[in-house]
This record gives sequence, C-alpha cells and structure tokens, in this order.
Amino acid sequence: MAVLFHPPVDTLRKYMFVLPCLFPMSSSFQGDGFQSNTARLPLSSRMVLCALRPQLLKSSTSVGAWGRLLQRQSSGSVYSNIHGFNQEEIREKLLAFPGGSIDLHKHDSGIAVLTINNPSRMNAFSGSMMVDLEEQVRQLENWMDGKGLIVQGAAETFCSGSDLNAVRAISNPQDGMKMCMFMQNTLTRLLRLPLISVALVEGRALGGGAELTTACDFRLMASDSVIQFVHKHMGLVPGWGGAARLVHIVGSQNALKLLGGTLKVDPKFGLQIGLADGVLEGPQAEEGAETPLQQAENWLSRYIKGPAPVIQAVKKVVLSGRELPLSEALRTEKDVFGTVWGGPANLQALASKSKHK
Ligand SMILES: CCCC(=O)SCCNC(=O)CCNC(=O)[C@H](O)C(C)(C)COP(=O)(O)OP(=O)(O)OC[C@H]1O[C@@H](n2cnc3c(N)ncnc32)[C@H](O)[C@@H]1OP(=O)(O)O
Repeated sequence: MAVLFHPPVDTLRKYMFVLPCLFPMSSSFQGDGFQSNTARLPLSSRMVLCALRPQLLKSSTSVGAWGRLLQRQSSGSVYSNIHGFNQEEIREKLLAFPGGSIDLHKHDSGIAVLTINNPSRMNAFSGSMMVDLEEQVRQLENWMDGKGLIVQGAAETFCSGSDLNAVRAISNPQDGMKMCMFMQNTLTRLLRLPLISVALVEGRALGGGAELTTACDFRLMASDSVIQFVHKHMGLVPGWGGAARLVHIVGSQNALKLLGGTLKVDPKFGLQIGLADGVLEGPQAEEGAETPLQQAENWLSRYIKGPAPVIQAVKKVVLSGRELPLSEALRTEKDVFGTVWGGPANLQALASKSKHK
C-alpha cells in the first residue's frame, strides 16, 4: 500500500535552509519561492519538478521525499539569481510603464480565460501587464481544480507585442535582457501549467503577441486573423522564448521561413504548417451563433472531459515527453502514473466495468 507523504510546514521550513547546501551555488529565495534552489539542476530536471506540481505530495514515498519536496517547490522558471536575474528589480522597472491589464476568470467548468486587455494599443504589453501576467500565471499554478486555459485578446484582436513606448524607454541592453528573462520565465511557466491551453487568435498576433501564442498547447485562429513574427522588421529576433517554441511546433525549416521572411500566417497557412490547430467559423450575424470564445470553449471541452487530477496528469506526461530526454520522460511518466493509479477516477472506472466503444 502506498504511504502518503504530507510534509508538515515546519519540515518544509527546515528544508528551505538545507537545500542551498545541496545546491551550493544557489543562494537566496526570490520571486515565487524556491526557484533558486533548483536552478543548479539540469534544465530537464527542473522541468520535471515543475511538471510534478502539488498533487505529487500525495503519493508514494518510494520516489523519495527529497525529490517530492523539490517538485513541490519548483516554479518551472528558466532564470534565477544565479543567472543575474533579480525578479524584484525588473518588476519595479516594468511597473514604471503602466497601462492595460491581464484579466483572469476561472470558471466552474475547469476552464480559465486569460484576457490581454489593452485595446487602445491593440493589446500591446505595457510593463505593468508583464507583471500582471506573471501574477496570473502564479494564480493558475495554484488552481487545483483547473483543467483548461484559453488565452485571448480583448476587443477582437490578440496582441500587438510589447508596447513600443515601453520598449523605447528600456532599449538599453541591460534592461532588454532583464525584460527578456522576465518574459521567458513567465511564458515558460505558462506553457508548463498543468492545464491544456489554447490561444484564441482573433485579429492580429504580432511580435511578442505571436510569441505568446506559442506558449499555449494549441492555437485556434479566427477566419480573418494573422500571426506574424514581425521581429526582423524591428531589427530584432524573438526574445520571449518564441523562436525556441516555434521550432518545436512547426520545425526549423518553417520557423526560419516565418522569422526570416516575417511571413503573415493566415488560418489556411497556419493549418498547413501546424501552427494552427483549428479555424473558427467566420463572423455570423445569425442570432444564436457562437462567439469565438464559445467556439474555443467547445473545442477545448472535448480534451478536458474528466476529473481535474486526470486531465492535469495528461498534460504532465505530454509535457515531460515534449521537454525531456526519453529516460527522464519515462521516469516522470511513472511518477505521474503513480498519482492517478488507484485514485478515485481510476477506482470508479474499474468498478463500473466500462467498455470503450
Ligand atoms: C520581444 C518582443 C518584440 C515585440 O513585440 S516588438 C513590437 C512588435 N509590434 C509591433 O511592431 C506592432 C506595431 N503596430 C502596428 O503595426 C499596428 O499598430 C497594428 C498592430 C498592425 C494595427 O494597425 P492599425 O489597425 O492600423 O491600428 P493603429 O496602428 O492605428 O493602432 C491603434 C493604436 O494602437 C497603437 N499600437 C499598436 N501596436 C502598438 C504597440 N505594439 N505598442 C504601442 N502602441 C501600439 C498605435 O500606436 C495606435 O495608437 P494611436 O491611436 O496612434 O494612439
């Protein structure tokens, strides 16, 4: 029988002090907790830690209390203080460029809707919106009942990238690197959420907005929408992790074409190269026609039927397969399997002798 491991708060506190000894290069805690403790681990291991978030506390000790503890504490971020990243410092800087908001609504259905909301600037990311996004991702990391996420833009357009006014003000190399690390951390955590995520692209997704779409598991495009990596026109390349993710999604040949040619990706082209996973029905004047958001919810709902722990486990095993070398992915899959094996949904399914017709 599995022994349940629930470390008391005091034990966690004690380990907070022990962990830096295990990973001596890491020193202080920052941001959302303990990321610096895990920063010395190989990227792949940190990713595992992220994938195996809270429910793993409730599973067999055979995987090891230390591992479990680290898993609990990871944020899935890429950068910490050992990379010269100081989250508080860049947060302060970004907050000097206010405007817009990132709104989060969690629904009882287990689907949350995250809205990029700055319509007067085509939903460009102000500095404070970057900070907002990090906070909303943190909320989602702690949403135990969540299963799916839709990321959309307000007022029928997705996002026109970073706010050019803010960009101009922080155009020096140091600030640019800090903003880049901040957004890479946040978007990596967004992609690593144990939720199945969809970018609902209406209107335009440009620059950083195009990068944001790649931080979701899927992309649904409205019939007149366009995704365009316009960075080259700005004398830039993606810096929010969008190039690395794009290569995973469409392959390096297509990624080179999209970035090198700043190609406009419409729904047809998007489907052809695998950037789009579906196209929404066009604007319908008919009464009762589904809105794009309803269409996206319906599209997503077929993949998130079932209890949250099982759907979250699905995302975790796919995430580990996507990000880890095979042996590590297999070990992670075993651990995630352990969280659902003999669980309520599994027992109920066994009792009902279901047939899969
Ligand atoms: C690592 C991150 C890299 C990046 O994201 S760099 C930024 C890349 N994005 C861009 O360069 C987009 C620049 N904007 C545009 O090309 C056009 O505004 C866009 C989005 C095609 C829309 O064109 P139109 O429909 O003609 O509308 P418009 O130009 O009149 O825009 C309406 C208002 O929105 C503003 N806006 C749009 N994108 C913005 C941005 N990224 N930063 C700051 N402001 C932005 C635009 O200036 C205009 O404002 P206003 O009405 O003139 O006060």
